[in-house]
Amino acid sequence: MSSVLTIRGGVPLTGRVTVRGAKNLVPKAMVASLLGNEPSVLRNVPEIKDVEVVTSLLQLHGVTVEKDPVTGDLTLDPKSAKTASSTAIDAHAGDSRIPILLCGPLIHAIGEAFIPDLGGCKIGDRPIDYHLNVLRQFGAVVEKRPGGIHISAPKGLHGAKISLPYPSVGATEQVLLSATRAEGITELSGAATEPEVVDLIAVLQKMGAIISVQTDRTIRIEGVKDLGGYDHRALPDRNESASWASAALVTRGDIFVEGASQRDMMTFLNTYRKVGGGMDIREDGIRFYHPGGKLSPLVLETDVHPGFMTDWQQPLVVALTQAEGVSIVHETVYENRFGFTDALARMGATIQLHRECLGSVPCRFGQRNFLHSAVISGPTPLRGTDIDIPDLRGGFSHLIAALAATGTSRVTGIDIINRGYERFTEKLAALGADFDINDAK
Ligand SMILES: CC(=O)N[C@H]1[C@@H](OP(=O)(O)OP(=O)(O)OC[C@H]2O[C@@H](n3ccc(=O)[nH]c3=O)[C@H](O)[C@@H]2O)O[C@H](CO)[C@@H](O)[C@@H]1O
Ligand SMILES: C=C(OP(=O)(O)O)C(=O)O
Repeated sequence: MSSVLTIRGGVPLTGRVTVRGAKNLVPKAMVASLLGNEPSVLRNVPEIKDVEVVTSLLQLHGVTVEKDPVTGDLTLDPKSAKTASSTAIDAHAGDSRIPILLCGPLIHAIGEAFIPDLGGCKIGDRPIDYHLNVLRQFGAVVEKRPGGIHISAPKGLHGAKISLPYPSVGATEQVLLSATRAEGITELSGAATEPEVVDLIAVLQKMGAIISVQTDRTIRIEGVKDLGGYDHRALPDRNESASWASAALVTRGDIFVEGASQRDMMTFLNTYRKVGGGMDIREDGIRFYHPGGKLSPLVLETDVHPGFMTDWQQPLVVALTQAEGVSIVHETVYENRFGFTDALARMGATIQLHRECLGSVPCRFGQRNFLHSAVISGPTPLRGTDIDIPDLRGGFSHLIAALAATGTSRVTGIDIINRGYERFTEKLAALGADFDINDAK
């Protein structure tokens, strides 16, 4: 049953939250366990929906997934991997994008894969053409089936020289997960190098893979016949950390994010400082706070790593509605990631969307009629309203806007937030937020 959050805004969020393993790594490390011939142990696993989805999908394919009742660590044993019915796979795929990454590991483990139509945030068209091209270059055969695609490799997967048209995170991971046990050498150019990609490489190296990453976005993989298991602690979720950082700014609060890691967030931290956010960087986490006074406007462009991560954009836009002056944000990763600003405008924000590239570099979306640049004028007081959450980060952004607003907001669709934010209502309560949660009528 879906729930409704009634938020009474105006309370600065103050206190401490803990972030655990990254949503954008943990489910993929779980998938990697299928490549091994012995059990793997994954630590620092958050209780989020995408982890549940991948647990079910792996279990359907015969992988034993055991959760330590105290630590939540997962032990994944692939020794009885088997095929599963496409109907069951479809029913368990949920709203996640991870199923497409099962292709390589399932082909290696059982010779075939059925991949259902993907979920994930509706922030653009999100095609899977790079994934399918990559798989075909490895020798896979892709067939359309009702409700998804079937992948097989009658002659096995073999290494290939691959070039990505854009440094896609998912397509890079597709290459990694397919190439490590493919026959021969794979050279990938135009690869994504996000910290989560590098952590997946660390997982695969622990299993016995031979992978080198060059500074020019080239990744070289020497295929090996067999892989063992891994014991790995997932890197912390830098996107959840950045979301709480923005929440501290928007609500004029003070939040210590235990587990936040400076190394993976340097670009965000530079931007946060330029807006006027306060921070104390410590070994065990980062304190983010509003130091009082005015926030400064920004000109910002999202980009692939090491640029400003697109998943940080939506929560930070809420903070920019409180900055003194005009900010410009050019979204270059997804063509449709500003839909969430409609609700902010209803709350009193002044945000204009533009089709032009309002940034230093024209992007892929420039001449294609997508509202992918935003001009935000502030500061504007926000007032509570009714909101139906559209996507994960947009939804979190709506929550923090409602928490800062005067008056009451009624927020529906909050289950989407569980896809990437562990126990977020408990965390909000611990930070002093004033809200009730009820079942929708
Ligand atoms: C589960 C997960 O890790 N999700 C993250 C991952 O998504 P995901 O891996 O889906 O994102 P990609 O990096 O692949 O997408 C980047 C761009 O490439 C395009 N594209 C991608 C694949 C393809 O086959 N064809 C194509 O055109 C997409 O439409 C998008 O415009 O990286 C994104 C970019 O850092 C993040 O916002 C997501 O949080
Ligand atoms: C876009 C996101 O995730 P996904 O790729 O899982 O939809 C996100 O985490 O902001």
